[in-house]
Amino acid sequence: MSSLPSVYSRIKAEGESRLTEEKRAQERRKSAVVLATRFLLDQGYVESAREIQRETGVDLDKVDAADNMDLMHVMQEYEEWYQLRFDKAPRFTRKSGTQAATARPCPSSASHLNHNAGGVLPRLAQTDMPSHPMPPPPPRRYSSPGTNPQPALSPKTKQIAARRARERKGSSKSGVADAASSSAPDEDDDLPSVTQNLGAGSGDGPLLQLTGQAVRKNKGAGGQVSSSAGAPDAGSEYYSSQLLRPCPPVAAFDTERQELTQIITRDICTSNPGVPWDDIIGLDRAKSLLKEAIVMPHKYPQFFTGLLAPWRGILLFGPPGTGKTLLAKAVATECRTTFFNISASSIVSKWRGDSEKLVRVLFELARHHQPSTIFIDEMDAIMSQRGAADTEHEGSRRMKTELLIQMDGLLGSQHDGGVFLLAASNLPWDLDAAMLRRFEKRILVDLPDPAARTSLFRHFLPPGAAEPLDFSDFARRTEGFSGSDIRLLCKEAAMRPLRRLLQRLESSPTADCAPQEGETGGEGCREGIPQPHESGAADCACGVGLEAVSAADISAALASTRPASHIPFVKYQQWHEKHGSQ
Ligand SMILES: Nc1ncnc2c1ncn2[C@@H]1O[C@H](COP(=O)(O)OP(=O)(O)OP(=O)(O)O)[C@@H](O)[C@H]1O
Repeated sequence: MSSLPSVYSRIKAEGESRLTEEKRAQERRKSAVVLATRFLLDQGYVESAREIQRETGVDLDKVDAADNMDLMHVMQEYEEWYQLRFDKAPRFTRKSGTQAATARPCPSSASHLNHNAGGVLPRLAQTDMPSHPMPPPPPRRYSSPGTNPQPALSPKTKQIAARRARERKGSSKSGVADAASSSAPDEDDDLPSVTQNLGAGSGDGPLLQLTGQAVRKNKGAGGQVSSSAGAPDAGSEYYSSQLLRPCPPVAAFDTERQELTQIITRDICTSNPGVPWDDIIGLDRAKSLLKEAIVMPHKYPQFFTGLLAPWRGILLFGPPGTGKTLLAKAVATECRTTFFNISASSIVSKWRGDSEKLVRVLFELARHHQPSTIFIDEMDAIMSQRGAADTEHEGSRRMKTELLIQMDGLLGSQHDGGVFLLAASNLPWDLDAAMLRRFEKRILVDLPDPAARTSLFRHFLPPGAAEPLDFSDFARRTEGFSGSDIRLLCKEAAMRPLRRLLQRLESSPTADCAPQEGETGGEGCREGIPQPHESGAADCACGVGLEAVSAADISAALASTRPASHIPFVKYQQWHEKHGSQ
């Protein structure tokens, strides 16, 4: 039986350790608020940051995230530890609305903050919030993260983690060390200082002495972040989770600038255009150059430096309907950069006389949201050759000059490394020579060759033909057709069975022959081309049903369809030989 004093000291020790744990829990929560607020401010969510400060009483003028610490760092550290520990990446978020999500209590903000084993979270002294605009965030130094890994690691993991901790400590910068050493107990020395005191005499509040302890307890494995990450994101997932940063603040009196910013922000693609590279038939060279210029530098930035810096400007030129816009959509689908889809004619028509401001704001926003891709369709409409001073509108000259200046910025500055200009034109010979020089690659988007035309027929014609179709014969008969022409031809061919069906329906005396739901199209309908029934046969006793497209339908469509472009292709070839990239 233990003596009374030893029982007392055990109880006392337990009580102290519980108090310490509670204090740490409080500090952790406050640190989370500071890190989150700092993160929001750094990202430009000024209003949200201000609201959090108002609600929690946290004042970043008094206590801020430590120099080497931010939310991204904490998460990255956690990810690395988790990967090391469980050999898979943690998942930080999950779809809400599932049973699991609704089962979890979702407290109101106040009760959530107060819900802890240690009782109520003391509010910090409320100070006046800074008036708009918020002061710019101080420059951050991201030096050594210095997070202590969790307990319960395997010996091997412990070794690796210890080595990493030593390495970090060696490269640790003074900011953290100072903040930690002034207030931390010994045992916390190698734990991260998440927040730091700011200003003289501010070190007396509980929050202002925070040190370490960001991830003291190993709850990770069983916590909400325990499921493994799935396969790498597909382009569509990128769009579904794309978070546009708020635009840079514009002075309240500058309404014109606000309007311009709004106009351009509307042209940012935030939904997935849904065009994978494989949906583009042929055009292999254009595809590989675009991947090389936009997709790969984003994926493997370490290789695209110095002389190998990515291309900054590419011009796609060629006859109408050959897939230039489609290529841009594929870039937007796959590239994971912020994609600005700008129609040149809209710039010119809306802002005639003032378009240079729009151009300036466009590039500013692209830099703000970088990595980004600006796609300008109908480039010739905006950047035709500059005329003499007396024949050309002054506003138009100013806008062209601005675009040239901005292009120079892309080509010359490291700062703009994340902005890429993609332009398309049907009339490259009309483009201003100075602009042309600034496109590092000028790619001919060719008319499809016979093999590509065969594939286009296969791609567009609905499946389930009643007879075998000789696609290569159709390809032979469509020399000079663009992808768009072939699509229209296929649509015309597919319309013919539909017309026959409608004719029968209209002339039928009985009501029994009303078309069934889904007869003219439905799920398998491709780009507005009606689908036949799978059997290709009539659907009801009186012969009402959509027949399959036959060779005769295609021949008839061929007889009534002509290529849309009136510009001889040889003109593009000649221009390509003179100015195009080989
Ligand atoms: N290579 C291709 N592969 C698949 N579809 C194509 C191809 N080329 C054209 N098309 C079809 O033609 C349509 C029009 O193509 P797109 O708008 O990309 O042409 P464009 O070259 O941008 O024309 P314009 O110069 O007139 O703007 C596409 O939506 C697509 O259905």
